[in-house]
Amino acid sequence: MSRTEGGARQSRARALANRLGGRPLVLVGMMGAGKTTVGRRLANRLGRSFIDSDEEIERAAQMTIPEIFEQRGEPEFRAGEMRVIARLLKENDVVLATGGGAFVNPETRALVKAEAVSVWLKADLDVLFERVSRRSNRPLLKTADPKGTLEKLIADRYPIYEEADVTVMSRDVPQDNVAADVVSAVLDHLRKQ
Ligand SMILES: Nc1ncnc2c1ncn2[C@@H]1O[C@H](COP(=O)(O)OP(=O)(O)O)[C@@H](O)[C@H]1O
Ligand SMILES: O=C(O)C1=C[C@@H](OP(=O)(O)O)[C@@H](O)[C@H](O)C1
Ligand SMILES: [Mg+2]
Repeated sequence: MSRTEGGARQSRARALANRLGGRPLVLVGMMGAGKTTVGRRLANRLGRSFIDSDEEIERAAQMTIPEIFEQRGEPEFRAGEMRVIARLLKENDVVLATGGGAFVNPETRALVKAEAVSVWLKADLDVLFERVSRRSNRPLLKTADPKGTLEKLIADRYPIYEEADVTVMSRDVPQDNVAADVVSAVLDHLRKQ
């Protein structure tokens, strides 16, 4: 990247930080979209703190996500997820990466819509499947046909993720470039308001 390009990226990030005021920037989307890893880079770029709701849930419960699903079940995980996200949305100047199911929960979605600017990190099935296959930490995909399960979740969830304020393709390019795409897309969105 040239020095001018780097400078332009920095000035867009500063402009976005100003436009957001303190409002949280929240990433939603499927497992493997890059919410956690791109979110961390995005926070860095904006000079904000990064929070991942799954990490907060694990810390509060002193259990991993797979253990919570196994020992307490998904409904209890979702209730805890909503409480944790409600608390995190009260923080100023944060980038919050949610778990893939969070925005699907109507109560959590309503909270995010009311308190934050939301970004759907979108990716195609093959890209998502390749990414989630690198680790076995996603309990919803422990099925006989994980790709089929992912496909079904996409069909159910994409119409809901559409409700986010902004959509950004999580392309197979360096994660810093995806973070830069998020900055540009959110800035465009806020400038239109
Ligand atoms: N743009 C990208 N290009 C290549 N790999 C990516 C990209 N974004 C994320 N990944 C990888 O995909 C996997 C899932 O990313 P993660 O941030 O955990 O997604 P999420 O939190 O949305 O489930 C990780 O191994 C991450 O390094
Ligand atoms: O899509 C989902 O319902 C889930 C996504 C996971 O987070 P990531 O989207 O960060 O993988 C995690 O919250 C849990 O395994 C459930
Ligand atoms: Mg994540």
